[in-house]
Amino acid sequence: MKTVNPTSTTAWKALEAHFADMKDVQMKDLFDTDKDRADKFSLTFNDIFVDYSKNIINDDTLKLLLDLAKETGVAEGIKSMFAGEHINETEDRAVFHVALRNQSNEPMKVDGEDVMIEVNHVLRHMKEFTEKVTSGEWKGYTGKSITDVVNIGIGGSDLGPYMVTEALKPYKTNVDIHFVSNVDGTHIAETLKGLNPETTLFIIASKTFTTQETMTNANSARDWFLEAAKSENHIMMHFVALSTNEEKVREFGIAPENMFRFWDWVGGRYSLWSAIGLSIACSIGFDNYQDVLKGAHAMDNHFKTADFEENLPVLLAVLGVWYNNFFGAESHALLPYDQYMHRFAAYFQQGDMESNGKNVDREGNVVDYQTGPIIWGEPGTNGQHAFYQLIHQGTKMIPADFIAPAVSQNPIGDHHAKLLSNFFAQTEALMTGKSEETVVAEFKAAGKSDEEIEKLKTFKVFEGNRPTNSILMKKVTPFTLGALIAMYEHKIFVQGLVWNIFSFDQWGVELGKQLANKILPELENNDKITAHDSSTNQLINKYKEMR
Ligand SMILES: O=P(O)(O)OC[C@H]1O[C@H](O)[C@H](O)[C@@H](O)[C@@H]1O
Repeated sequence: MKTVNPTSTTAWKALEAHFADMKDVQMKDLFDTDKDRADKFSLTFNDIFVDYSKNIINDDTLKLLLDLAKETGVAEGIKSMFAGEHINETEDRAVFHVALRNQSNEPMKVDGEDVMIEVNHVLRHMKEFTEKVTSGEWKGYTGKSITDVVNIGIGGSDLGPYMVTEALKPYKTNVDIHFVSNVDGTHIAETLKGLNPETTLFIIASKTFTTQETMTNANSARDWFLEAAKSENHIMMHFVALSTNEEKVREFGIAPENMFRFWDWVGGRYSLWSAIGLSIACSIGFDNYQDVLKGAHAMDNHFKTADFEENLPVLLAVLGVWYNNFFGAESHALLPYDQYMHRFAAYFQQGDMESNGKNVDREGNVVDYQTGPIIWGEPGTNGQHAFYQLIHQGTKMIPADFIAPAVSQNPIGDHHAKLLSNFFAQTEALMTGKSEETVVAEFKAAGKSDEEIEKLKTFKVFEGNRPTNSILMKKVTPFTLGALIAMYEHKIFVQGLVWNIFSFDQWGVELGKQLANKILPELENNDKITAHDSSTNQLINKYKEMR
């Protein structure tokens, strides 16, 4: 892939100069002087409406940011991804999750081979299996139908399926889904408590089938099951595997016909579109799962073909770059006003931070500019009663995406109108703020004395001018959710291209794993440990005393 230091581009230099002009500009003045601003800075994609007008930008800002995207090779990067090139260079792999949701079925090739044949084969296998499970045709070892499916996986083999099954709960089948990820025994113990081994099916989801947490939980699930089922012959009715590692799956005792394959060109955090989506299919039915793929595919086409000026992932990406690299914002909040989307921010913490949390550029040099932001968030309105204080009046700029459906899945009384009134009010308040003048006038109207007003007024001032994007969709349907997820995935990819980093590897998670593997045998006995730094030694030895 082409490598360009973003700070060496003409656009970057122009953006630095432009930033000096823009940093103190008030968004409300921009709205006052341009009646068309809201319309101009918004876009519609199917049932998704994105208003990005509440950003500290004008036409020049956008132009320069898009110039930066052009100069840093974003268009070439997009082409390379869709062409199946090995853009994950440090692992020498293609990055081809877009093929998994290629519902048009046009050939998509990696290393000269059309992957669609295999992709469709696995999809058919998933459909067949899902229909057997949800219809009750798939029987457990005592002849009973499956009532509960437990997905055992972690990271990308957990977060995506968990987020999507929660977000699409209204589409639920009669099968109950559970997720076990943490190696903390509490997670599996609590999950298994109410379950019956005769009617429980385990999905062991692991790309590598070597991940410590997943294999530990899978073995415990197997022990729990065998305690009741007695014979290993029954495992095939209760355990299936989602993996790229056939050998390890076989070693675990899962029959090849119960293995759903995927490939090394599917990154863990981009794997809900692959066999890893089996728990989603069991949870919402295969047709709904396919609609998730269709939504993502529609977004892929938009991303691939739309001009940058009208390209949602590209626009959201460069807006993020503007705050991250010029305003010095350190984080980005994802705030869904939809209770079902309560894992959305957690999902994109991996999606974004594992992708763009890199300090080395594509040539191996340590970067001297900022890369990926800290991603966080909670559903509104809960967040409003927790951390919004800092967003409104803190010393940090927190660009935020407000996400809401126009139609509630649970239209009870005026709940949704109240929820949405908050959704609209927050971005308005963050933009307009409240001036000292207004604060004083309000105090006066309430009959406060001059002395009281003087004492309190500054505490009640809101500076405003805090940037937000508003993403309003008709309803959280499988199709819309698929499109929304793909939009964020591509946004992350574009930012990685601009920052000249590799977004599809994750070497940073290895060191902790390596050290934990070294420490584990040291915990087996009560010997005093001296092999580490004095703090780590002290902690291990304290633990041995306490246990
Ligand atoms: O699916 P697995 O091979 O079990 O991997 C699960 C997770 O483990 C690793 O720590 C990676 O950082 C993640 O990207 C991955 O999703």
